[in-house]
Amino acid sequence: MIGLLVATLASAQTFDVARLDGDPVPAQVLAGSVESDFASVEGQSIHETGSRPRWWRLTARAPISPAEAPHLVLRFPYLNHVEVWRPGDTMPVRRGLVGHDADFSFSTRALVVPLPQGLATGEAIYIRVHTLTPAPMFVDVEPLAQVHRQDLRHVAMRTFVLGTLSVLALLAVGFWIGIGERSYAYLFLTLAAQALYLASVGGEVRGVPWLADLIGADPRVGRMFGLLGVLASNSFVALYLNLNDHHTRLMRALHVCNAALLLLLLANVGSAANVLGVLASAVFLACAVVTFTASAAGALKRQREAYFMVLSWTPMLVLALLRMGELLGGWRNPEWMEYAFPIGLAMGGLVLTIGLTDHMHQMRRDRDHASRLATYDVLTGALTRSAITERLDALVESAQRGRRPLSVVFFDIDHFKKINDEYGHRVGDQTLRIVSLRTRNRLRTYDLFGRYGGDEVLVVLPDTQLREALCVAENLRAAVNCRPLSIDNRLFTATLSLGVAELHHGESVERLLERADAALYASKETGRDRVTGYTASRLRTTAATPAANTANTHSTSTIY
Ligand SMILES: Nc1nc2c(ncn2[C@@H]2O[C@H](COP(=O)(O)OP(=O)(O)OP(=O)(O)O)[C@@H](O)[C@H]2O)c(=O)[nH]1
Repeated sequence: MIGLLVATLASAQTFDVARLDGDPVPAQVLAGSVESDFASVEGQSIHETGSRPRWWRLTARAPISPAEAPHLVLRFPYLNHVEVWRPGDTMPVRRGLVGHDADFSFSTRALVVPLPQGLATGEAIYIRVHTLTPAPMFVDVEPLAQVHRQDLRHVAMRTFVLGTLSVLALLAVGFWIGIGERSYAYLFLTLAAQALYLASVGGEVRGVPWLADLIGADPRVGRMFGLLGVLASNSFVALYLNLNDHHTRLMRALHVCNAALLLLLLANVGSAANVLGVLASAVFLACAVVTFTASAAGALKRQREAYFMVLSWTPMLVLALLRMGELLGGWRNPEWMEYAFPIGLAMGGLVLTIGLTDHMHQMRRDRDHASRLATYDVLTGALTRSAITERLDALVESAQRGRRPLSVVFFDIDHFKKINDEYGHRVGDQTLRIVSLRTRNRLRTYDLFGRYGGDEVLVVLPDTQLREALCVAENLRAAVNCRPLSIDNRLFTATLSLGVAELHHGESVERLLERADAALYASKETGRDRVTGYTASRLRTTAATPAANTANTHSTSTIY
């Protein structure tokens, strides 16, 4: 299948390609004394995996006219260096993307050598290849105009990929600093390392001369960025998919991959051997398989983050498999694969950035929801006990500091248990809702209204003295018993007992609430459906006449 794809995409062949498994002196090769040792190679690419220089021969199948300024083009050389002997040359043309042999008149797409005389059928070009990147170099002849056209396209494509990765990395670091979320740090490290890896092996680092000199003859820097990128990506995956909790086995597998990556990083410091590149690709493939498995398992469990991971990693896994197959000599990938991998990295990074942002958004929604639940009572919409006491603390402190009055009212539905028992819990709930609605409507916007527990409600009245607070409480009482409740075709009257207290100078919140509660208790004790105010030394109760709700009588309760 892949062979068919390659065959379909392969262009008409210009050269017969042959390889010499050795590195004789150039004079021997050019004199033709090792000609019979060259072995034919299928296709039109140079693919070396060893670190030692090897000789390749390109024999023209048909005449190449000098008319259109033909150039020998070795596409996607990465860090490889070549010495090219054209027919009649006494000195080779040396080429590499970076280092002393770099030719800045062309992009990093290819190593380009002019063929000013063209080639006759059967004439051969000899190339001594020093391989630093074990990937295929595609060989062809292009007229100068075409070389420039393709170079522009290549630069545009690489700028897009490297630009996307850099922008995403900057965004990630910005979010990391702004939000302080660790996943963004790992995402930043992943994207930055990937961008540096691509720029190192792809040759764009030659824009930075000292870095180019460092990397030019040594593939270790690029490899190090690649390994660091995979390490950072693994840490990101573990955190983003919460592998520690959800997939402990896969987490262990990822630990093994990380250990292998660390070993490779160490080995990479000591050796530049190409076999490390092949091993690094194998470990990357293993990491991709673990990541993909964790993502697929998460997606099956409807884990939202896993969908983004599947979307980001499926292309990477396929590309890694194809690359691995090629490195191990299983097949030749088409040339567009050289663009597919970096584009896959950039698009994967984009998907992960969107996924992580979605994750943050989801976390914020969950947190807002939890905070709403902690602040507002679901049944009545009143503040919860913890929310109202927290706010009361602040209001009392401010009132004490500003020497401003503040009062609180505690109220409780009379015989609420009976309503529950007689009409059921649903009616009881409805009663709580209606009582809340009726009473809240009688308050100012800056008064606080909170469900203190069961059917007990606390109202906080800032800037209110006891006298006014008693009127407010009376108003609340009247709001409930002014007309019967009609719930589920049942008509019944509910009444409230209320206790009011005004904050004394230097008094604690606990003491203030104790006094209001005592006043409420006094209302219950003295017959319910009434308001009791706690003055400095005594309780004063205002009671309603059950028959005429609006006509109140006043009575004084026991001295407290
Ligand atoms: N329907 C309903 N009932 C609740 C809820 N929370 C607490 N209750 C009930 O409210 C009742 C509270 O009763 P109490 O305040 O102790 O007594 P009471 O019947 O109101 O009598 P007094 O307060 O002395 O007038 C209990 O039966 C609780 O089960 C709720 O959210 N919904």
